Amino acid sequence: MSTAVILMNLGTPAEPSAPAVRQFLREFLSDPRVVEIPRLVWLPILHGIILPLRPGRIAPAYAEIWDTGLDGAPVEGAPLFYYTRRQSELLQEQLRENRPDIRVEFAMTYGEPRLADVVERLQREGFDSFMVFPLYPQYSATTTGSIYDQVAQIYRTNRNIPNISVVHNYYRHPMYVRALANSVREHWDKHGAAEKLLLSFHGIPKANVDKGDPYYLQCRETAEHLAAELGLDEQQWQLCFQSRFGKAEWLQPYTDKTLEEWGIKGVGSVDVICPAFAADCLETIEEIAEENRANFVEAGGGEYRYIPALNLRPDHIEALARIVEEKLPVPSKQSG
Ligand SMILES: C=CC1=C(C)c2cc3[nH]c(cc4nc(cc5[nH]c(cc1n2)c(C)c5CCC(=O)O)C(CCC(=O)O)=C4C)c(C)c3C=C
Ligand SMILES: [Fe+2]
Ligand SMILES: [Fe+2]
Repeated sequence: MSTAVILMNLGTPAEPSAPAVRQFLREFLSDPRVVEIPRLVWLPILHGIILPLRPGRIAPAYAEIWDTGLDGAPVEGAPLFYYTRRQSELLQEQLRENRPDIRVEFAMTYGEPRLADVVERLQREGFDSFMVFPLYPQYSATTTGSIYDQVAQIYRTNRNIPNISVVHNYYRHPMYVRALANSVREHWDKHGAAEKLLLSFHGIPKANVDKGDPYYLQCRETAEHLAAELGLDEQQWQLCFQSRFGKAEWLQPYTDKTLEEWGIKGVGSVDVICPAFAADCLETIEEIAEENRANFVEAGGGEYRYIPALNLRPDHIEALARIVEEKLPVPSKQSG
């Protein structure tokens, strides 16, 4: 049996131009897992308002992070794509000692490389067992759920159905939480600890959680484990949700409102971390490290510091390797 691990993340435009952003948003926002509004209502909004207008507004933001990443970090192309590719290469190296039998590849939910194409290519090479590893520590139907749909689609269309497992979540894996804690402590060693630590997770509509999406509970548990590991008391940290999209209520408290309130109250310093993002991307570099800094500082807040995503940290790659090793038993010598 030949096994491959396929790391997955959301995807990102192929280039920082309005047409490429439009193509990406069309595919992403057409997915009924992402936007649950009835198609008859949603598709006219998507095609009549969002796709004509949003790409022109968002493409310059992508241009800002292209080839540069956080604080001018050298990345190639889109940060999300670069980090996911490098994570797969580093995970392959990390597994070399204990699991040299495993091949590591990567795919994107929207755009390329597509999961179905990667699986087909590897099947042609003789792989018959796959572990799809969404780099979403907290499960949500809007993210991980779409990946399950793609796996189901592979089952539906394949005659020689391969053995595929999916990592459902890793929101309280001790090595993931420890890597987050290490990154905060290293940040504190360099800059000193701020008055408050804001744990900002990507939001989803509140209605999704009311209907049973476990994302909120998993975010809260990650946050509580991290705060405990750091020895913080309740006054020192806050869970909140970013990237609200559209008019409906999303999970609260909102990151931008919280920072504005803290600025008005005159909070002297804040550290911000985004534990739901395995890689820095538009949502962290532009929205958190830039836009929300302005929300806080312009409202009267003091120092604002963003703690980078786990990206290529060795303790992050070690955590991913451990999750793979725990979920994929070593094949016995007898079985062919
Ligand atoms: C419209 C609804 C959206 C939901 C629900 C949503 C959930 C969600 N997203 C991530 C992680 C990422 N989101 C990214 C970009 C992005 N997200 C939305 C909308 C929703 N996300 C949009 C419209 C965009 C595109 C950018 C924009 O137009 O604002 C990205 C990629 C960023 C990049 O660098 O390209 C990530 C990663 C999570 C974890 C999540 C729910 C848990
Ligand atoms: Fe998103
Ligand atoms: Fe955003």
